[in-house]
Amino acid sequence: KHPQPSDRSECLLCQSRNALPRSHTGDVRGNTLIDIGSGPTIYQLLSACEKFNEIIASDYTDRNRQELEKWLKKEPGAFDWAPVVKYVCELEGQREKWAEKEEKLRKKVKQVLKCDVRKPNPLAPVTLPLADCLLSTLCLEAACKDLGTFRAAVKNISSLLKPGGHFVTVTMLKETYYVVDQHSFSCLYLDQESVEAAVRDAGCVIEHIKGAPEPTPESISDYTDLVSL
Ligand SMILES: C[S@@+](CC[C@H](N)C(=O)[O-])C[C@H]1O[C@@H](n2cnc3c(N)ncnc32)[C@H](O)[C@@H]1O
Repeated sequence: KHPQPSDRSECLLCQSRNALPRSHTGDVRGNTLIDIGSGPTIYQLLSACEKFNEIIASDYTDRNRQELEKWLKKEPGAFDWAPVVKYVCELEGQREKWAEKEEKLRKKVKQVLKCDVRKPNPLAPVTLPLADCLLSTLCLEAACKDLGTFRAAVKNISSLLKPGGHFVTVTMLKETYYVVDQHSFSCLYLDQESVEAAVRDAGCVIEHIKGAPEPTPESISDYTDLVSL
């Protein structure tokens, strides 16, 4: 269902359009998905694994890639994602299938690669066939120190995508830092216009933009908004 305009999850672009693009209906699917800057997390792949046959995860740091591998290989000390997996399964209407989803995701993640979004081929020296979908959540604003680097990084990662493929991204707006386990990480301050311009300049057509709820008082960063495209 297309959300009502009063809903904060509305598409900020096309309230008046009649024909909904595939991304509005959640029907973004295909053979391969590349996740850029996966970090040590899998939450962003839980719904994607129902729609793609092969997933490539990637990150800049060895520690994050090792942590991800630990979960994929069920090694001792791996983070327990079960509560998150159960929550996502509940949203998808199948809470009881959470263990199956974990196994499905483990099978579908084929590689965890080194990645640097500042390089023209972010996955160099690996060259992959162009992907049907590119996903990047909360990565570019952490990886890029200035707007020029951010704009170049959007172009760099878009080069991994097939013409007509989908680029799905979630970006914190107006954030200058975030905190993980008492360590503070700096972040590039971005407004929505700059994010949209960078995505368009990389050759993408924006089909869907969604805002997110206001940050809570206990938030672990100073962001004021979040946008997914
Ligand atoms: C805030 S975390 C986001 C992780 C995950 N995608 C998520 O949604 O929680 C930012 C990630 O960007 C990665 N990163 C930092 N610099 C990078 C770069 N130059 N290229 C690729 N990834 C980078 C970090 O290692 C970290 O895992």
